[in-house]
Amino acid sequence: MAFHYRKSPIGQTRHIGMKRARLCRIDRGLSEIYNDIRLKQLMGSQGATLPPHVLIFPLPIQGHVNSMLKLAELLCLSGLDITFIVSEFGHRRLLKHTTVVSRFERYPGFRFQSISDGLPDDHPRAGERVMDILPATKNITGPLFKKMMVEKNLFASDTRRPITCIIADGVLSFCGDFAEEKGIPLIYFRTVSACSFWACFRMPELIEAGEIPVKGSGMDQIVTSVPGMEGFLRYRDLPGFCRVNDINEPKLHILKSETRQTTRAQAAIANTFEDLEGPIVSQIRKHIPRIFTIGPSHAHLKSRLAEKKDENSILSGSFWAEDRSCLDWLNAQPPKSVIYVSFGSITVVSREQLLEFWHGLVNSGQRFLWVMRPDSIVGEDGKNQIPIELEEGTKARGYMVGWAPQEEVLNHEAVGGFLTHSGWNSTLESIVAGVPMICWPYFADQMINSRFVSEVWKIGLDMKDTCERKIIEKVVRELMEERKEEFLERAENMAKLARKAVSKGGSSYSNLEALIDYIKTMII
Ligand SMILES: O=c1ccn([C@@H]2O[C@H](COP(=O)(O)OP(=O)(O)O[C@H]3O[C@H](CO)[C@@H](O)[C@H](O)[C@H]3O)[C@@H](O)[C@H]2O)c(=O)[nH]1
Ligand SMILES: C[C@H]1CC[C@@H]2C(C(=O)O)=CO[C@@H](O)[C@@H]21
Repeated sequence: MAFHYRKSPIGQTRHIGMKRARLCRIDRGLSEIYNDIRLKQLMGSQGATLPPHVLIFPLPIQGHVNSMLKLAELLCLSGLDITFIVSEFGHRRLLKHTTVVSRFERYPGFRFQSISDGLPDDHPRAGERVMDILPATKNITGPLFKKMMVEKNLFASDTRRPITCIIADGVLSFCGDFAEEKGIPLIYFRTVSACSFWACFRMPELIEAGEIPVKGSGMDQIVTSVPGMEGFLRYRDLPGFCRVNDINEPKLHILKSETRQTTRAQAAIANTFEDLEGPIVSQIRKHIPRIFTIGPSHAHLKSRLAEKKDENSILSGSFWAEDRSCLDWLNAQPPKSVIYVSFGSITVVSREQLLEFWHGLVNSGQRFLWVMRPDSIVGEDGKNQIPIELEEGTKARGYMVGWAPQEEVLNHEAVGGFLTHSGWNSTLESIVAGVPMICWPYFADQMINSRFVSEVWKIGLDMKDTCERKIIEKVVRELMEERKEEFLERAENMAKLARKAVSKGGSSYSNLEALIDYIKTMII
């Protein structure tokens, strides 16, 4: 099913496909400016100046959709036509909980296109079972995608070129197969950190050297097969996919081959910036010479919108309803006094782990704002009593929500620390906001991100592989009291570098221009 939300070149509203579920206020002025850009393109000499038409296809889970949506809007701002593929599941969530549909209406060249993610509606898409999404997309979405592209003539129309370039998630190799088959230029966007991508890229060498499978004992041994990380990368810091007992474990091999196949693309995009991960990106460049570091994508979008005097700076692609009441609660707290706690969209915790965190936070004596996703507690039968001291401690100094407007929360002056699962978006959002982190990685890239936060950038503490109230209390006190100034100073310095990267003349800013120029050269 196609969803067309656009204006025609002559300015009349056209609505094709399913009826709009929610229409929110849009900024008429800006919408007209973006329409003008489009009109000029269409009226160009001999009508030959239709813009490139880029298909963007993220792995259909929250963290991937978020950063790809930011990229989509960045490309829209430059007048490119975009078809954005979203899962039916994700599209329903976006319609229900966000204003993205109306937000993108001002870009006449933008369209959503939904497709099945291959999983049943009642699949949790969280915890360990989130890994099901890789075979599901490969075996079910892949063939559907191919059929759709052929039937829809690569989304060509009277006002749009057929797709001129595919920007696919780096773990969707079926997009690469299709692009190769049809001779369509391909760019991969792996939405994780460069350090995680690079460690995954080295999986064959890690296996060859006997450093994978990671053994149960000796998790603190130093890994030697990842150039640029010698000396500080331990077995326990390798991406979670490497933590296998059996060398034949499917997740290891899926991630190994998905990562290696990215070299067949004409280029790659990374959501990072040179001052953060330059040395690691240099290692990747030896294999993928044309890699555009354009991140942090959320801050980059904000910076470009500000240039256009567009106030609408935060683009939310939330799959859950944001509870904004936490901002009122934050307004009543002293500066830098609150630790924000959130473990992203996939992490699940047992009741035991939940209680350890809860006791640790309450006993630390710090104020806390805690995101407890409705589906994040496993083995919870709803009848368990919460100990009275936790209830009282929370009433006195805490606030809980099911989902928060995270970018706004992290930028709130009351927030002084972030207890995070180290998902890459959360890490970048914290870096840009200058908020030091306590890392409790759950799986995947989070294991290595947390090592870089604590050992390389020194903007936080890593408590991976532990979950005890005493340790939680200790690290919260350390970050929020004992070493507060030290961490804040380093975090603020890193924030300045991030903001510089996405401002005019900065590395990510220039790389985005280069990426757009490159996409323009790809027109076939
Ligand atoms: O209450 C909340 C909690 C989160 N978020 C947003 O949700 C996103 C979460 O993304 P991320 O921090 O990257 O975590 P995950 O949702 O777990 O993302 C998955 O995708 C990421 C990008 O590939 C990976 O780095 C992670 O390991 C993987 O779990 C961020 O943009 C947050 O701002 C909210 O808006 N409100
Ligand atoms: C479900 C996970 C499979 C791959 C993705 C990933 C990556 O390295 O690209 C990391 O964690 C999750 O976001 C995805």
